[in-house]
Amino acid sequence: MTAAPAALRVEGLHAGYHGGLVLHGVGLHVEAGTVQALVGRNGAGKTTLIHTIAGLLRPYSGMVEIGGVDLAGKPAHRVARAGVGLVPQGRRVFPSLTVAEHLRLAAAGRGRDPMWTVERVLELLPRLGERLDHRGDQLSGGEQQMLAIGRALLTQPRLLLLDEPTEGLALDLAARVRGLLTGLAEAGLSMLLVEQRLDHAIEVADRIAVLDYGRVVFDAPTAQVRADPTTVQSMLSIDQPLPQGS
Ligand SMILES: Nc1ncnc2c1ncn2[C@@H]1O[C@H](COP(=O)(O)OP(=O)(O)OP(=O)(O)O)[C@@H](O)[C@H]1O
Repeated sequence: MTAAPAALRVEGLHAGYHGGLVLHGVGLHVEAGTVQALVGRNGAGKTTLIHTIAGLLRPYSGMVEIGGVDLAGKPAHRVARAGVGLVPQGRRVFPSLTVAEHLRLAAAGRGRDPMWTVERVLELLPRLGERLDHRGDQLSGGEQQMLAIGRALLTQPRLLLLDEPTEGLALDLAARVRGLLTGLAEAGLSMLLVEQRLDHAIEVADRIAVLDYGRVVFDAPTAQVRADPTTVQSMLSIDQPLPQGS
């Protein structure tokens, strides 16, 4: 029996802007059915990596393999069709579209018997069901984040890329989003999660990697980081709350 291909294999990825390098040969794997967190200082290149994987930024060189197929440099719609869903930084919901319109658009053209239907998304995110007629600019930050996640699920992802999904949310809402992600992980969805806070990454992820100046300088199982968070904290060089229980 052959092993299932990794959900994501990035090797030797070089990318940046206007000929300048931001990613200096990044290598990162997400095994199928696992959550890989990526932490790093501001400006380390986390969003650049997410955008390069999602096909929003063309790499200079390197490999981005999704489910065994190299999609490096392919446009975003090809990458999305290959099963990559994106929850972008800042949510990026349309201010003038209603919740129902966002969901309908995301669900369009996804073939027969999709795993994620609007009904299933509303079961998971009942708050959206109460806000179907509200426009994007009438939603709270937490509701916008739920919508960004619901919209991404409707693209039927095999791999979900999440760029700081709890950024700017009140503590209770951020905890609710992390709970939601934990539930999706338990259901077997593969994820690459960019997180500012190490303690939050520890709560959700199976593995934690650190990106520094465009290079992966650390990558280990979460249990190892939980046992010794100071190693990673020193790489982040900002005061990070210690995970509970350590
Ligand atoms: N569109 C762009 N054009 C030129 N340079 C950019 C662009 N986007 C980002 N950069 C630069 O690339 C570098 C990496 O930025 P990036 O947003 O990927 O970092 P990050 O780790 O996601 O940071 P943060 O945690 O602040 O979101 C930074 O020096 C940034 O100024």
